[in-house]
Formats: sequence, C-alpha cells, structure tokens
Amino acid sequence: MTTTTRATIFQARGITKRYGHVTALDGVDFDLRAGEILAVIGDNGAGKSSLIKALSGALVPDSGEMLLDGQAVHFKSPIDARRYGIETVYQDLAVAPAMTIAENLFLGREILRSGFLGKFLKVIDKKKMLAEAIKHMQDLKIGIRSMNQAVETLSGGQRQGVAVARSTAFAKHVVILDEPTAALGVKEGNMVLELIRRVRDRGLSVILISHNMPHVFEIADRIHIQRLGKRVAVVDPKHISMSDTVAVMTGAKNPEDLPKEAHA
Ligand SMILES: Nc1ncnc2c1ncn2[C@@H]1O[C@H](COP(=O)(O)OP(=O)(O)OP(=O)(O)O)[C@@H](O)[C@H]1O
Repeated sequence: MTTTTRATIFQARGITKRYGHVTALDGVDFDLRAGEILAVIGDNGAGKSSLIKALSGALVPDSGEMLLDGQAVHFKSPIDARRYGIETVYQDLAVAPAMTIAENLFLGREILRSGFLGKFLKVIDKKKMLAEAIKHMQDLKIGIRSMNQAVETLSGGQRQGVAVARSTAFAKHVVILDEPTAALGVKEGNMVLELIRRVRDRGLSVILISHNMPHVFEIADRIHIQRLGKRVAVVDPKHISMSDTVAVMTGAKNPEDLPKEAHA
C-alpha cells in the first residue's frame, strides 16, 4: 500500500498553545497515517517540541482537538497517551543507566507473578521479563550481548536502541521519536534509522522529529513542515528537493509555489 492510500489514524485540528505572550502553537493541524514514518521539521522555535508534547500528553493545549482512529481524545498526561498506545522517546532518553537492559525495557511496567505468600502478594517476574526482553530485542534485530548488561555500559546507538525498543514494546499505535540520531555518529545513526524502519514495517506509525535533513530524506514517507507555530506544508520527499524543503521551512519559499506533486 502506498502512503497516499493509507488511512489517517491520528489527527490534530487547530491546536493552540500560548506561553504568556509567546504563541508556541498557532492553530496547528496534524495528520499521521497508518504505518508511515512522518518527519516533523522546523526551524528553532517553530513549535515542534510543543506539538509533540501536545500529541504525547505532556502538554495540554489551550484549544483544538485531537482524534485517534476517528475518536476524540483528551490527554491530560503522558500516561493518558500511553493508555491509547502512543509512546514517546525523548531526546534525553530517560533510561536508567545503572539498571540492566531487561529492567529498563519494563521500567514502571514490570511483569508480576504471585509470590510464595499466595496471589495477594505479587513479585516481579524477572525470568519472564528477561525472556520477553530477549524476544523483543531479537525481533527488532538489536544486537546486544547480554540483557543483564547495565545500560551505562552501552554505546549511544545501543542506548537509543533500548529506548526505542522500550517504546515499541508497549506502543499499539504510534511511536514518537524526538531527535533519535542527534547525539550519534554515522554508523550508530544509520543503525537507529534501520531500527526505525523495522518499527514502521511492524505496522506502527512513527513521528520523527529531526533537524538532520539527510536522515529525514532517507527515512520519511512524508514531511510535516512546521513554521511559526503552524503547519505550512506536508511534502513528499520523493518529489521535492532538500533545498526547496529547507526554503519552505525558513520562509524563503512559499509552499504554494511548489509543484503539485511535491505536496503529500
Ligand atoms: N515552557 C515554555 N515557556 C515559555 N515559552 C516556551 C516554553 N516552551 C516553548 N516556548 C516557546 O514556544 C516557542 C516554540 O517552542 P518549541 O520548543 O515548541 O519549538 P521547537 O520547534 O521545538 O524549537 P527547537 O528546535 O529550538 O527545540 C518558542 O518561541 C519557545 O521559546
């Protein structure tokens, strides 16, 4: 199925967020289709983080609406968004460095089993968590020698892999990745791009915030361009050049002047 024929699964309409006299989001619209990688790009201050925070429940907009599978949703916290199968990996990763990979994968969502004192006293089922962690990491082809390794002993790319694996283990619909390759070298960045493709190929939709235009062009099915708190265009990276995309992003080019096929 091509990305143009896919159903829209997550939508936002007219989202507005003001911080005092600063309008971070100025009636922004957003559409994510099933099984696509949608990149969100924009200059500093364009409102990318604010948009992602609204979509992931980390920020409650002043106005506007969000629809998941056509149903209105109101997220008051990231926990609400997670309940609907939307998981976010922030740039600072929030992995627990001293804990093992398996423990990190299930952090805050540990698998429990009945303890010796009967069904009323639950204990953490380490064996099951380890088995599921191994399976999940293998499914995503993340090569790690031991799941019992502390995360602080991993490379940057491997840590990013653990954070992505954790989000995809629990996401039913959407994975939001905030600058997942920003701190990585070329090889590790490519490894993470490959991982993102695998996540998409498993049927999840991915929102990717990135400043790295070559990465965006390599991996995105469509690109949402954010400017001054609004969505100014959604473009098809197969039918637009990187320089025209940047020109729209910075305001040097009017999106209406793009050829028809550049719009997605
Ligand atoms: N908590 C806040 N308090 C006040 N102003 C804020 C706050 N968060 C964001 N802003 C302002 O809102 C606008 C949009 O910020 P946002 O962080 O969403 O943009 P961005 O596109 O993610 O930028 P960057 O690429 O620099 O991270 C900016 O002008 C920013 O200064």
